[in-house]
Amino acid sequence: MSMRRRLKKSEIGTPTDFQHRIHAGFDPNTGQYSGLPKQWQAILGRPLPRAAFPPQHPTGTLSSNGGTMPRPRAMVDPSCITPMQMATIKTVVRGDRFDPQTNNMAFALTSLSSGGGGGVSVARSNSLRMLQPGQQQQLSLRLTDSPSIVQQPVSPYGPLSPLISSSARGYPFNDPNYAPLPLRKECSTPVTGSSTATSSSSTVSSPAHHHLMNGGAGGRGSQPLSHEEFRHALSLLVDPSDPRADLEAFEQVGEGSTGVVMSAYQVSARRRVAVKKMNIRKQQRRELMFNEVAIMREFSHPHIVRLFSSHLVADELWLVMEYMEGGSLTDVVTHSRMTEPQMATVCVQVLSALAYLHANNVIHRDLKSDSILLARDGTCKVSDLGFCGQLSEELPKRRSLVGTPYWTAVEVISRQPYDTSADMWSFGIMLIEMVEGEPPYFNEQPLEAMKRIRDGPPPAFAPSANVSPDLRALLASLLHHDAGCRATAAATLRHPFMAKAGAPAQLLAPLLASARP
Ligand SMILES: Nc1ncnc2c1ncn2[C@@H]1O[C@H](COP(=O)(O)OP(=O)(O)OP(=O)(O)O)[C@@H](O)[C@H]1O
Repeated sequence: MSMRRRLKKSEIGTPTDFQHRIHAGFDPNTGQYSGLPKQWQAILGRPLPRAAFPPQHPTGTLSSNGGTMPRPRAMVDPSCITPMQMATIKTVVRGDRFDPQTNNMAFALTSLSSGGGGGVSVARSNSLRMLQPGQQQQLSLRLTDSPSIVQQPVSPYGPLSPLISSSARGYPFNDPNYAPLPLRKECSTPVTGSSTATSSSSTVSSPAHHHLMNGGAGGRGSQPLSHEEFRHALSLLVDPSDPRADLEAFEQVGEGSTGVVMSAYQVSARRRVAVKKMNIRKQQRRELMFNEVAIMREFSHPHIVRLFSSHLVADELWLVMEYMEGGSLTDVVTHSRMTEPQMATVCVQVLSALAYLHANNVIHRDLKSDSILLARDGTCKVSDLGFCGQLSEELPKRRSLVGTPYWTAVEVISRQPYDTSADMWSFGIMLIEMVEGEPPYFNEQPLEAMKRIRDGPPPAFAPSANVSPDLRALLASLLHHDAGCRATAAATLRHPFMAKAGAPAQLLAPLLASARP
């Protein structure tokens, strides 16, 4: 045996304790995968154009051509997985990893054709490969369970990212931009558990939470919290009461990457509420659960969905929120051709919420039509604050890859530092949704779409689109590659297009599902 062979063997190590946990398949006829874990399905579950999907997806959206497809979901990068955690990881997805113990899931799509660095040394693996007909690109996911495997963190967009590819070791764990949502301000008062808070004292500051937000749950340097420790930290943040006795008549109204949303009747308040249930064990980045509670509590605005209370029920975080019975803007854009006054009416409301968040240095990071919910009277509110990022003087930019691919700003995809202007790109993409029913490159794989966003010119309305010069100019002011040239939310509120806005009850209420024949 040659020296080279011997060396290779000792470098890689032999898998031990191999377990076949996942058996995935791909049906080229339907374009669907089978057996994928939910998190993978979220990102890989839409390989073909809408029409190719049979109408069986419960959370699917009816397209103009009659097909249905599941909505793409948000994702977060694995940048907060610590080397410590990696040592315990047993299941590795090529370029990424999923630990069934800690539920640290991160996605990776490694573009083989573009020479993407796999970076994970795999001695033996289950592999799932998918070659798109007519495409050069091959996406590969690999599973392995060998703790002895040398694991190198790899960017989900490794080949896309100069930042990552220039570093053979992958993520810059020492980069402060990789911290999850930092504490908004230091607060020495103990956590009260009050859920009515809009005051700054609602910012969590328990030692456990501090540990979480500074690395314990996936940051840098320290041991990850155990499930029980994490659960305890979360219990300090939420209301101590058990909401179940006060809630009845549950009905599922939605599902996202973090959990399910039910409507329920709240007996004491005699109102219908929405209850978002998120299992602690099933989060891509569990520390982000703190975001949704803390941000929704802290930032109260007429166009941000209101949080009434939050609770820990067994292993689930429950958010009791105002119920937006009109559904999402996605329903509207996929079922109706909106007029410009209707679009402007949505824009003004969303922009006022964005201007408020941005003035408070909060980036939403997952703005899309799915995140805009409507009340029956046409009022629009921004929801889904679970992926927000807080900026501060010490942390004026973020770098984590967070969002839903088709809406993600070019600088976020390129792994450049970004700020609130990233939301303005996503807002521009939402304008395209309102005109065309879907974002650009929606029929492409997420990775391909992101490459196009990164490498192509800024998206624009189709030349055939029947839009006013004002609307075209508005879009152009938002979809600048140079984030510094992008219009801010406050400035966009003053754009001439917004003069077309009218009363939501008059213009938007008739578009809602309940108003459709
Ligand atoms: N307050 C609410 N009232 C009515 N429906 C809601 C409410 N909140 C959420 N929903 C419904 O549930 C769906 C999923 O909720 P949400 O987007 O908050 O979940 P998520 O797991 O954070 O999703 P994502 O994968 O986009 O991050 C929404 O698209 C919407 O249809």
